Amino acid sequence: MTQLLSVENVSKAFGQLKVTDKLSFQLAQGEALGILGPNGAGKTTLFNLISGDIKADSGRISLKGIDITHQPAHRRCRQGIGRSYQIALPFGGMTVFENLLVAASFGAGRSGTSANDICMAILAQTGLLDKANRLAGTLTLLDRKRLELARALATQPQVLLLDEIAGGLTEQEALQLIEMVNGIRRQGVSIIWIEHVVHALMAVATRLMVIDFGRKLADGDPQAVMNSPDVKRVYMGIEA
Ligand SMILES: Nc1ncnc2c1ncn2[C@@H]1O[C@H](COP(=O)(O)OP(=O)(O)OP(=O)(O)O)[C@@H](O)[C@H]1O
Repeated sequence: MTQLLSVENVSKAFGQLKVTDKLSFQLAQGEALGILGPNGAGKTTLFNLISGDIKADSGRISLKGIDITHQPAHRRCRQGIGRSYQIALPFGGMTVFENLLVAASFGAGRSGTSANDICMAILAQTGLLDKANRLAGTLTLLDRKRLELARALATQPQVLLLDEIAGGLTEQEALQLIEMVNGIRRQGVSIIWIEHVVHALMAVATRLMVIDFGRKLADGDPQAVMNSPDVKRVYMGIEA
């Protein structure tokens, strides 16, 4: 498989707190990598480092072989890294459609399709078509989560970073979300998904990585990783 994203020996500290500690991994084209880890393990920080929201202290991040370590977030977005945020902050005074147009204007515009057509297709894909003209600030939790996913998609990413999008959803809503994320992957988008809702993650992930104290604890086949004694101890508090 072709490597799409490569994270090599990346470290980040906030003061004395080492949050990412010489972390290395690669994401191949077509993969759906799930990330699990206890609260405060450094998962969102890893996304911030990949998307360029924060800068690494050391190490290297590359996309399709190009070093993006020192690129600002908007350039990384244009190169193909799209992301959602744990706390969705859409432009509340703008409509759902306008929110997508803003996101599309940041993206790569790779498909040659107009921003309007891209946004219409994403509205349909994420179940927001009938809410296109609603103000984003008036949406329910589920629809805000859909919009967060839709905004990330509107940038037309090759690598999509999803940060805890299943939390707080009902069982039925989580199933819809799983179907949606699997559909996105089938369209050729590679995915990294941080999620505490383990059954949702397991329904999508082709590979699973567990992070603890900013380090990689396990990485591989999802079921094998879940069965590993280290993961049971650290993530589930079960002693082997
Ligand atoms: N900008 C920052 N300044 C100072 N400390 C930070 C900053 N961002 C994160 N941290 C700290 O780094 C640690 C890791 O945070 P991070 O959000 O990456 O964890 P996480 O694994 O995503 O946790 P959760 O599962 O609770 O979302 C935490 O102790 C957090 O308080």
